Amino acid sequence: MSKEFMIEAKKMHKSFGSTVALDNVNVKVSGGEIRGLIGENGSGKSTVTSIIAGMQRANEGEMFFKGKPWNPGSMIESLENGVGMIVQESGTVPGISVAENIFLGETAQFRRGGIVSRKRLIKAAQEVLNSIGASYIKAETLTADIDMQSRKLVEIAKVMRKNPEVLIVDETTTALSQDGREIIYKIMNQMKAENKAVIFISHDLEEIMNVCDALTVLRDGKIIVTFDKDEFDEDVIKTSMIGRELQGEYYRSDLDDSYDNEVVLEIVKGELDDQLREFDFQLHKGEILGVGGLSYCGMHTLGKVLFGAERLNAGEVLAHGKPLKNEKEAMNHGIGYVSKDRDYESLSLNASIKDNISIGGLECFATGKFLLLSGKENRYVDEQIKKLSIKCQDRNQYVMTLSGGNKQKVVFGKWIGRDSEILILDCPTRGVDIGVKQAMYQLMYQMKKEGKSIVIISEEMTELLGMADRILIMKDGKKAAEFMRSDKPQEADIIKYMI
Ligand SMILES: Nc1ncnc2c1ncn2[C@@H]1O[C@H](COP(=O)(O)OP(=O)(O)OP(=O)(O)O)[C@@H](O)[C@H]1O
Repeated sequence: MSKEFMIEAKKMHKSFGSTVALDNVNVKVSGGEIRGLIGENGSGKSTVTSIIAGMQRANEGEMFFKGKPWNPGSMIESLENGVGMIVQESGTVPGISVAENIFLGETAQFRRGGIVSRKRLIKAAQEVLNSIGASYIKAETLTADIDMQSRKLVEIAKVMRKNPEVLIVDETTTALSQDGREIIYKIMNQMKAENKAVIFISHDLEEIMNVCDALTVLRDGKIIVTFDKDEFDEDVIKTSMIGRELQGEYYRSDLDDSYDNEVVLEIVKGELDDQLREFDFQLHKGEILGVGGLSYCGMHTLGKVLFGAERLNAGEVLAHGKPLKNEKEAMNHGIGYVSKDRDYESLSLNASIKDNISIGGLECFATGKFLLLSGKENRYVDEQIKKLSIKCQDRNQYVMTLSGGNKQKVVFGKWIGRDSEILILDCPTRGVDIGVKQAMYQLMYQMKKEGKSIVIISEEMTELLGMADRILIMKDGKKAAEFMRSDKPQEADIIKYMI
């Protein structure tokens, strides 16, 4: 008798117009297994998992769940029958409470006399949040008022409430700080212990190698190889992902943390609720300044304040010594900003790659006030597409239809192409594959050498250690510690100041 797998997909094929997203893909995942999926941006990971979870259908192929034919017509149907997925993009509705999101479409069970008992709904939702270790999120809060990490945890609570037998986690952990990641790892390990199955997608090679029992590599919609844990080898995995050896430096290798004395961006005695307190900040010409910390330390708010997207309650932001009040002024000062929350804050999903990228560089191809030189605009956009290897049909493709990592490249391209003097990058490499990450790091280093200034806010300590001249650690809205590159700080030295 053949082995019964928890999930089995056979000869899967999926095309979008001329793009072949999946080509004869076969995947088998057993109970008690955490299976990793890895591959370059656009290689087909989300497509295969979203078909398994009922978000879309394949053009060809068949699937089995515990040996029985599996063909869910929607994500709800899939979850009801035992297969849940945490999607890469936002999966919550912002305009309703956390509790309503957790029980979306199922609030009728809290009805009494025709009216939903808000008290009972909130109590039940809070219990779900507590059970996954996210008790700090209050079920009555409006979802739009919580940050991205918390929204992801709400999605996890929503799925885990249904006690799935197969859990798919699509590039979720890079949106989370270490404490948020621990919650997911705990759930995954618990499922494994209960003989359930997990499919885990991440571009963080170290993480995926630590967490998974086996790793399947996809390239251009095809399965290249599956490695068992005892075969994991970082270089071999990288090579199989990109089809060649990754050449050159990944992070910069020098220890030279020198930069100009000139201060280009500054906060003087900044106060903003509990996010920035007595906060003094200086960014210098030619400096890469890394900012790290745990959730709610204030670092993401700092990024918004530096771009004029949030106003301080007290104190001031100065760009080149002049007060900076809003985003327009920031752009006039040559400041670019990549938000952590790309879908909400950085992209127009219903517009083309061209529209999204060219808006950052309008002045490069506008004559007078209104006239745009379309040939110049097209060349400008194509240059960014090429520089960042954005996988797309052409510049007119809607951003909504790009893979997650390719969306992130569009955001990056918007500001890089503009030749910004100052870049504020909040988790800029989130969801981006290793080849493009390397290209982004090289671009950042090049910018520093040209005298430009970069603030890189990141949950990834290795990224800060790898790229920054100076690392600033934040805790409770305050500066907790500062480290210089030339002192060769170690991860453990830094982490103790975050906690
Ligand atoms: N709705 C769609 N319309 C057109 N093309 C699509 C659509 N959905 C996915 N694609 C294309 O299918 C290919 C595979 O995308 P998919 O999202 O599966 O990649 P991925 O491996 O998950 O990438 P990432 O690491 O960036 O998340 C990409 O070229 C993508 O642009």
